[in-house]
Amino acid sequence: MLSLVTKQALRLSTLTLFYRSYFQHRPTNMTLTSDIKPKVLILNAPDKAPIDSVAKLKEMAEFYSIEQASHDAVAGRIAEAVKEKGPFVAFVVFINWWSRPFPWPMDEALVGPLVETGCKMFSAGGAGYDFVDVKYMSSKGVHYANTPKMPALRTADSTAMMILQALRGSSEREADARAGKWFDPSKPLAKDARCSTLGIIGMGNIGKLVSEHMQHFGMKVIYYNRNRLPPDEEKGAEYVSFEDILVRSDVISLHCPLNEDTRHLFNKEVFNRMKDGIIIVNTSRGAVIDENALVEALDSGKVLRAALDVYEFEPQIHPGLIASKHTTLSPHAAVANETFERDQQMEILLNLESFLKTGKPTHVVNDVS
Ligand SMILES: O=CC(=O)O
Repeated sequence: MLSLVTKQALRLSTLTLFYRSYFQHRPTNMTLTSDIKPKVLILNAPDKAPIDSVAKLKEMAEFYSIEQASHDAVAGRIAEAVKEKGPFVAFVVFINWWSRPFPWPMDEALVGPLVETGCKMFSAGGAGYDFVDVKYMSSKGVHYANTPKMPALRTADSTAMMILQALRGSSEREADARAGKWFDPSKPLAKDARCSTLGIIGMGNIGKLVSEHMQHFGMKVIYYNRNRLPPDEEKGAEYVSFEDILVRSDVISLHCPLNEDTRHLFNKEVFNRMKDGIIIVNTSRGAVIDENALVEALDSGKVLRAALDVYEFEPQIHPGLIASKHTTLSPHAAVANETFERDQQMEILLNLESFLKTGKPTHVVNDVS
């Protein structure tokens, strides 16, 4: 029997061979006719997706790849690929989540040459798509497709953990234990989930799962969303106004997208309207919160604790958040686990497969059809 390591090595070398054979000896000036496969440009290889899901697609399209680099370098590589190997019908990004710099933003300067030569579908990993100029894509009649399924449960699980950590003040207790200090009853005691109300802002896939998780811990859940959910999707959560979230919640958890309406949704004035001793949890996007205002509110005690996975200026974390004893921090890792890259790549491939078959990706964020 082949060892796991050997199997993995074989799998990777098969992938490499597949890409090598696909990326060499391309005919130029290819036009899209029924007997010629459409061309797809990819950024990085889908190296974690099962080989079958990749092989299926090679029957349907020809793939050319470029590698991840800075925004401007990738823009140059795209322009060159379009000129030498284009036109492409789709551009999909298998971002290496951990390495920087990212090629973002995905804007006209990056994808313009693709759009101008008829590329109709763009997809990258992540439920969030604040790094994509969707307005530009919509104005050109092209789809952007995200991957909302993969992050949902992983982020919701992490959020539940962070809500419990913040309720219990676990970071400060841990810091004491590490410093050789025993339990200090003069510090604020853990808040009881069963006596606390959780206010969720943004009741999409992640918000709904967080609501279900936290009701299992006995929390009362209220939520605010642009639109009220159908009653069968509320599952015990109560729809309230934005103002009610501020005045009734003991913990507020953010699950809304970052856009022009939500940037700095939580600012100094909004913090002042919340209950004293509020707990803030954010696993959505950092810039939904004005970080200076949050640091001030933590220092004044208006905000008792904050548990954060995302930051206004990633990968920088505000020094005031690092210095505070009342924060639990992680480096945009709520979604990350051993299987997330595999599932994210598969979700991107499904978007591509659906686009190649029907002209529309599975998870389109801007329906231009
Ligand atoms: O941050 C993670 C995501 O957008 O899925």
